Amino acid sequence: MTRDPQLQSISSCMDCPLERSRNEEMLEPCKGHLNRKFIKECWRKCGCHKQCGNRVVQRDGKGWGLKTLEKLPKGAFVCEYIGEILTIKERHERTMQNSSITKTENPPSVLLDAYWNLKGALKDEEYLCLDASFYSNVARFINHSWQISFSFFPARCLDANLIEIPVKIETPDHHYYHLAFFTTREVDALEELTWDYGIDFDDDNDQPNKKFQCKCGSKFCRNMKRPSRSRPLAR
Ligand SMILES: C[S@@+](CC[C@H](N)C(=O)[O-])C[C@H]1O[C@@H](n2cnc3c(N)ncnc32)[C@H](O)[C@@H]1O
Repeated sequence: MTRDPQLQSISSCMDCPLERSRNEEMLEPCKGHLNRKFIKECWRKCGCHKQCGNRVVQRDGKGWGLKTLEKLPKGAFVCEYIGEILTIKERHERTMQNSSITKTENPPSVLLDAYWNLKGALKDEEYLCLDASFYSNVARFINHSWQISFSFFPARCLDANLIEIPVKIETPDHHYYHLAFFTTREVDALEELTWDYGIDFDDDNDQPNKKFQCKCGSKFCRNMKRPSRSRPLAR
């Protein structure tokens, strides 16, 4: 496919939106637009199979993702997970009030549960989460992939190339800490960055991170039905 104007046809429009956006009062004639060539993929009315060779982009199914432009060494800091700090109760109320944030495309809320094993450290209403529904950074585009975990020792090492690590920066407060992504292994340039959302795909109860049909492609994917397996720790 070419972006060379010489090799693509150019058409002029009568009422050019580009010229209108430049100066509504003194409209100049349209300077012409490239007629871009489209790829037309097959769709449900073609009568073909979902695996048809002319269905490529639509099969990805994960939406936007995040890739690294440069090769990253193991243990490299990538970015922080940014979101609004809400109590779990506030997050729940927000979800109830705003049906659009219950849609599966929305970024997950991450529970700040690193201190949950400290008995008595927090009261129920003090539990916090980072909600990336409205305010976030590039981290909200990082897709999910599975990390292998053995029942007692979560050795998270296989497919997801990022792991989230709690970081304390000048905060004596046990309730809140930063969450930073580090690489779990060397990551090639242009490789997609992924982390394990910690979703229990077997759990039918309402989870803070809504379930979706996982398309991570891993042979260890938790979303694939298997006869028996250990349950992952829900994050
Ligand atoms: C944090 S967002 C990631 C960015 C998202 N792909 C987008 O376009 O905004 C989480 C959402 O991405 C989609 N997603 C992430 N990982 C996926 C996966 N492995 N398989 C299918 N969908 C995935 C789900 O819809 C999920 O709710």
